Amino acid sequence: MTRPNPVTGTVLDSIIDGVIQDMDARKADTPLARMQQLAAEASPARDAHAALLGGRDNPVGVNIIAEVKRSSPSAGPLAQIDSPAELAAQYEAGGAAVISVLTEQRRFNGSLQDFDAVRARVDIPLLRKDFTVDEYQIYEARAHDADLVLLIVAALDDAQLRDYLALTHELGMNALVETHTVEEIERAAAVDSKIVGINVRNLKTLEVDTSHYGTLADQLPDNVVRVAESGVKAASDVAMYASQGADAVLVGEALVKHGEPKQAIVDFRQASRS
Ligand SMILES: O=P(O)(O)OC[C@@H](O)[C@@H](O)c1c[nH]c2ccccc12
Repeated sequence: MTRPNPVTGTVLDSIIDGVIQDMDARKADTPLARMQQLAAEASPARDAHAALLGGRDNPVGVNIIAEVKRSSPSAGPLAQIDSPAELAAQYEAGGAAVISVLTEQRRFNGSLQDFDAVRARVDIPLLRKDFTVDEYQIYEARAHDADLVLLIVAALDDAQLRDYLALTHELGMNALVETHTVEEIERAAAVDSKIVGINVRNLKTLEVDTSHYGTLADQLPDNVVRVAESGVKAASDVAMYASQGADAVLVGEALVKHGEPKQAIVDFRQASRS
């Protein structure tokens, strides 16, 4: 397991350092003004909010956000994914509501190329999963035809959170606003987030505690779409999050390691029916 570097701070801090360096290289290639133009020319975003809403009492089962994830800082390489597009097609066929594609390169071995390959193959809403710390990434997500971006509250100050959420909505997209503590849920609520995730993995230490969703779920505002993130190993974990009121469950590792991802999603949803 990767340990935080005591000199530079938490795992999250060191990931963000790399994200900024990589983004600066892309900016040199495609400056902000050009990226804004590409974003304006993209086809309209799909409605990810509608796709995720109401999972709580859906008779077919909870909504699944299925993730294309090659590696993680905590576990290292997870699976050899030869074709992200093929994996995504399996997810879609299994009934995933949204597909998440990691685009962070250094720790997750993701890329915008993976994102593009998935986008070319499936028609359901896509989450560009990255560490958003600059408006450039939001325009870039839209230019690549993303429907949803990730805003990690722990990585942003209040002004950034408000501005990036507003920009996301202006571009017709939705944001998954990710929290891990009561204070972060309050900050997410204060900017009127529409889709709020509770990540049971602490991004500062990488520790996972699946009971964390149930501990914090009561603190979520009534009107938000509720997403339980991380730590699913089996259908019973999905059922647990659903019983605690999640509208959607975000699953990465268990799906990329499963030999039959399509069937896994069917089983996960089946298990969540109350
Ligand atoms: O592989 P898991 O335990 O099913 O977790 C998926 C997803 O929740 C996790 O990849 C994640 C949640 N928040 C993030 C922020 C950045 C990168 C990754 C993540």
